[in-house]
Amino acid sequence: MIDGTAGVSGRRDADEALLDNPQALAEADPGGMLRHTASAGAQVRESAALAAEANLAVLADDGRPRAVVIAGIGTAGRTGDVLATVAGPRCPVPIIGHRSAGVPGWVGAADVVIAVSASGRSPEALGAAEAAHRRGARLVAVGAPDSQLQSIAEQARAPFIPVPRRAPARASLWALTVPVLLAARSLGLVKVNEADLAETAARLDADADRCRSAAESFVNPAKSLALGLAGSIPIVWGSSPLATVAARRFGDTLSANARYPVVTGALGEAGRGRVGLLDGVFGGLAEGERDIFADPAEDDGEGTRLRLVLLRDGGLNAEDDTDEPLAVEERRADAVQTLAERRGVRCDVVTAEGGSALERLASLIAVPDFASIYLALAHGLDPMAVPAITEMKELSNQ
Ligand SMILES: O=P(O)(O)OC[C@H]1O[C@](O)(CO)[C@@H](O)[C@@H]1O
Repeated sequence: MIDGTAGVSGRRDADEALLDNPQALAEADPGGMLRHTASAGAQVRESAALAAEANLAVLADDGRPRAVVIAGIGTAGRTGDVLATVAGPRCPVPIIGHRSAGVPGWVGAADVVIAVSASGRSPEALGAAEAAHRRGARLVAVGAPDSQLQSIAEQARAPFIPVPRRAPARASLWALTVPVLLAARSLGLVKVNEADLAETAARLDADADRCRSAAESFVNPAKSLALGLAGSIPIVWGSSPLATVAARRFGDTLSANARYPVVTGALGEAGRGRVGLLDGVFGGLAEGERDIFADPAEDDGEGTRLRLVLLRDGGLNAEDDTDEPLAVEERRADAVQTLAERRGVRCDVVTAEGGSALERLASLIAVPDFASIYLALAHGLDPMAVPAITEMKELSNQ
């Protein structure tokens, strides 16, 4: 039942013209999500400096851990996915993301727990930090300074990396991720050097420049991606494990910022099941019935169609970064593009660039991050304030 108290506002149809009006964009984005997102490169540099001040070297004192658990929810949890993919399949210990309170039952003194929370107070991260301390596991904590998480880390005499809180967690992915990577580097689990960090930050800066609000849609990859997605059901598939992390991240931001339903996943897995979506009522069947001369303004929603976004790793990863031959990934990505084309399903492709895994990942995340915000703004939605999240917290007392 809609009783009118939900405070839902916005436009069902995207206002394309608004995206080419920087002043209107600024007014529609009072919290400055575009600005916060543009700070991704600066976040990498700042967090690297903050992590250097924390005593992460102590982590190595007890040698290589049995396993590493990354505990946190939402964006904080995504940092574990980033670590796992940057560490790659040759990582000598399991890296496990844990998204509910506490830690898995097997965690003990041989393990490391990295508790992450942008606010420094998510029950999931706090519960994990306390449990890790109780069980004698090595603990590292990442989050807001002067928070409950910091207190627990101090009680446990564990390294704490303070990440200043200037934006919602989802606009702080890079600030939260870099300390996690550097903690894992101290444990010898991941090869991320200073040049990788600097090049990743530079890549994020360059993409922020290409996606700036003053750059018009025809030269701005994020605006054109947003306009392509407007009114459709996005299907975001990653061609490799690394690209799949970026696909899942796009799912997070499309849902929270633009409030779009979205299907995300790995193309390898999708090819054995979900790819069937392309044949269905929102895929080939809808495209087959589409009147190409119809006025899109009169679309009553019945013509809702899929839009495929394919995030391709581009075959740049080193052979030992992957369990699967690159040629297989590439062939599969070509195949799904052919499938989409045959059915008339439109497809956007973002191809990774850069040398290191971290930079390639950044190149697959940056433009989609901005696209999710432009899509929100085109619909008159404030990408920062998400009433449903607040209401969910109130109703479930979190
Ligand atoms: O990292 P935090 O601040 O603990 O929050 C966890 C998640 O909860 C949210 O704040 C929503 O309540 C998300 O934005 C965030 O990713």
